[in-house]
Amino acid sequence: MNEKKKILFIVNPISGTQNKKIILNQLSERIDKNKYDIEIKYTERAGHAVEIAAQAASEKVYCVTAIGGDGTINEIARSLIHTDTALGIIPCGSGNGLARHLHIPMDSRKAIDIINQGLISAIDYGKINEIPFFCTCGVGFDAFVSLKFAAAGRRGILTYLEKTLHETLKYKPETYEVESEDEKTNYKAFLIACGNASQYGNNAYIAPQASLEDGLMNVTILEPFTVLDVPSLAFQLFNKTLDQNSRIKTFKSKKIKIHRTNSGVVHFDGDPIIMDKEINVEIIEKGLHVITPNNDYKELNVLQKASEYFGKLVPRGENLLEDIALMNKQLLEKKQEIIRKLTKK
Ligand SMILES: Nc1ncnc2c1ncn2[C@@H]1O[C@H](COP(=O)(O)OP(=O)(O)OP(=O)(O)O)[C@@H](O)[C@H]1O
Repeated sequence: MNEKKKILFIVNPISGTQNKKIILNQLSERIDKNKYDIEIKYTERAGHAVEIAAQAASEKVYCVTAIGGDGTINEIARSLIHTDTALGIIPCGSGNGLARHLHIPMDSRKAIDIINQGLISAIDYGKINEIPFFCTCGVGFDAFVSLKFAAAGRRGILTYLEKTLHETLKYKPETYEVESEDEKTNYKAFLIACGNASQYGNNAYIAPQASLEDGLMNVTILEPFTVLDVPSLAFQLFNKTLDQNSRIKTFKSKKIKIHRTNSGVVHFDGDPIIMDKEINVEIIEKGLHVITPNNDYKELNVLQKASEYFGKLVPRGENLLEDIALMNKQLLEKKQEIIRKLTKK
C-alpha cells in the first residue's frame, strides 16, 4: 500500500465572514483518509502563516492548504515558492481572487473534493519590491482602499464595497512614470494594477486577459475619469471587458518600474504596505505548485454557472423568439440593476 501524504491545513480565524467550524466538520467528513494524513493549525496573528508554512515546507510536507482568503494564501504561498510542497485552497476570504481565477469552487465541500483529486499545476507568481504576490498588486486607489479596509475592523464583501463606494469620488489621481521592458511613459492615473491573476476577487476583473501560466503580468492603468464613466467602468469590471474602456490602458510585461512623486501605500493581494517612491514589479514563471481542478471540472463549472444564470432569467416558454426577446429585456434590467447598485452613494 502507498504511504499516505501529509496535508497541513492552516485556518485564518478572521478571514471573510464564513464559520470555520463548519468547514472543519466538512473536512473531517469528506477528506480522503486513505490518501491523506491531515493536521490543522490556526493562525494566531498576521504573519503567523508564513512561519507555519515555512516549517511544513522544510519538513517536505506534501501540501499546505489555506482555509482563508488571498492574504492567508499570500502568507502561505510565499513560504512554498520553489519548493516541492503544493498549495491547496479552501476559499473563505472576502474576495478569493486566486481561488476564483483557478476555478476552485467557493463551496468548501467541493473545494475539498478538488484536494482529494490532487491534481497539481505550476503557476507564476510576482514580486513587488521583493514582496511576493500571487493575484494582483498595485498603486493608487485600490491600494488606498486596501488600507481603509484593513483599518475597518470588519471584513467581507459588504465592508469592501462600502469603503470603495465611499472613497471613489473623493480620491485624487497621481502622476506616475511607468517603465516597461519597451518604453517609459508618464501617466496621470487613478490606479495602476499589475495582474498575475485576472481579478481582485469577487469576480472584479481588473486584468481580464491575465494568465497564471504565461510568465507575464497584465498591467492595467485607469486614467482619470468623470462620474459619467462610473457605470460603464463598473459594469465592464464585472463583465470581464474593462480593457475595452477608453479610460483604460493595458499592456503585458515581465517586469515594470513605477516611479511616483512620494512614498506611499501599495497593495499586494489586497493587503496594504507603505513603500518608497520607486517600485519594481516582476513575474517569476511557474514558481509555485498549486492543487487545481482538472479541465473537465473547470468546463463543467463554467457551463453550470451559465445555465444557472440563464435558468433564472428565462421562463420555459413555447416560442423561442419570444423567449430570446424576454431574455434580452431581462439581461438589460439586470445590467441596469447592477449599475444602480454600484453607483448608489
Ligand atoms: N489570527 C489572526 N489574527 C489577526 N490577523 C490575522 C490572523 N491570521 C491572519 N491574519 C491576517 O488576516 C489578513 C486577512 O486575511 P485574508 O486575506 O485571508 O482574509 P480576507 O481579507 O477576508 O480575504 P481576501 O483577501 O480574499 O479578501 C491577512 O492579511 C493576515 O495577515
